[in-house]
Amino acid sequence: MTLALVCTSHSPLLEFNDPPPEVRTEVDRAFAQARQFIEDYEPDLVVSFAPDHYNGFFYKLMPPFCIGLEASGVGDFGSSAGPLDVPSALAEQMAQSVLDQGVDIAVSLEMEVDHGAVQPLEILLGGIATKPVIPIFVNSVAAPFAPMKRIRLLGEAVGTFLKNFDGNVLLLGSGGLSHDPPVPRLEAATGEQRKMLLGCNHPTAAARSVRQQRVIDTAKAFTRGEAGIMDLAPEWDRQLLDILASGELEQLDAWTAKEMAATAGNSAHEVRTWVAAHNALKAAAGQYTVTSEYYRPIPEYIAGFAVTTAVSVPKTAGLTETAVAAGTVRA
Ligand SMILES: O=C(O)CCc1cccc(O)c1O
Ligand SMILES: [Fe+2]
Repeated sequence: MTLALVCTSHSPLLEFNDPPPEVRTEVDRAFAQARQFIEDYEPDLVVSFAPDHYNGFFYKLMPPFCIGLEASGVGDFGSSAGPLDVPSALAEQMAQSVLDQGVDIAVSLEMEVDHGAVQPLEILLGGIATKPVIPIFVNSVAAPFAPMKRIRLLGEAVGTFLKNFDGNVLLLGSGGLSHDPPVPRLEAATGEQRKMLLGCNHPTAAARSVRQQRVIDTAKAFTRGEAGIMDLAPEWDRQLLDILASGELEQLDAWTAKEMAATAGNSAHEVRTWVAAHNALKAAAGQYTVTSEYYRPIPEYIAGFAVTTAVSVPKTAGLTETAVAAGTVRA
């Protein structure tokens, strides 16, 4: 049994707001490299840790974590709609195992996933149903948040379960790093917005379109330095990437939700998916090596944008040649 990991920022703005061409080229190269990494690895199963942005999970009932036993894309921001290929029996066994290991997790037989889960599947795997995928929702936008230690333990429980899987498993994490896009928040919501956050009515196409335009307008203003959202936090991002690469994930237990949001933005919580995915890899394999890393703060995407790959093999000296050739920012 071997495992591999790809973690990537997502941004619907990839389709709606271009950075300078050389930056776009760089991002495309990082994606191409991750795609090649996956193609070479030939996964039999994909386990995806991803957030949701009030398209599938709402305050009417907001679990910290949820495994989809069946799932489909909602199609926000032009992302793919329709069913994922979820191996339901295996997903249920995973849920049972995670519960048995002491991590309370919800299940959904009708999980709806948005660009947070869908975009990496599209970019890295060519679609939402090209491989069997177990989608794991990790709440990253709706306070209150699980403590970081619980995120680590979620990853550990999933990784421990995967030890017994006979085949190649690709772990995915989606989102982050530092960023503060205009996702509605309960504390600032009034009237209709509050109803939307509660999930009383599923968002209409018109409501989605208004929200989409607001994100695009904000990104354009942000790039000009005029948006009222928090700056990206490259130093925080750097620190996180270094901890993830070190494998010493317990260091993150001390990170509080409050500090994370204050330093790196309200959506920085999406890095929870990265932490869970890395610790799943560590639990299943004992140790891992980050084999490539791309990072750049990209205001046009409203994201401290990173793409990393890792494998379940002991550390060798530094990064591999492919990583260096791809121009990562790591020394
Ligand atoms: O759904 C939304 O309104 C937020 C969209 C969004 C924008 C930038 C980075 C993200 O990670 C992201 O999710
Ligand atoms: Fe997001």
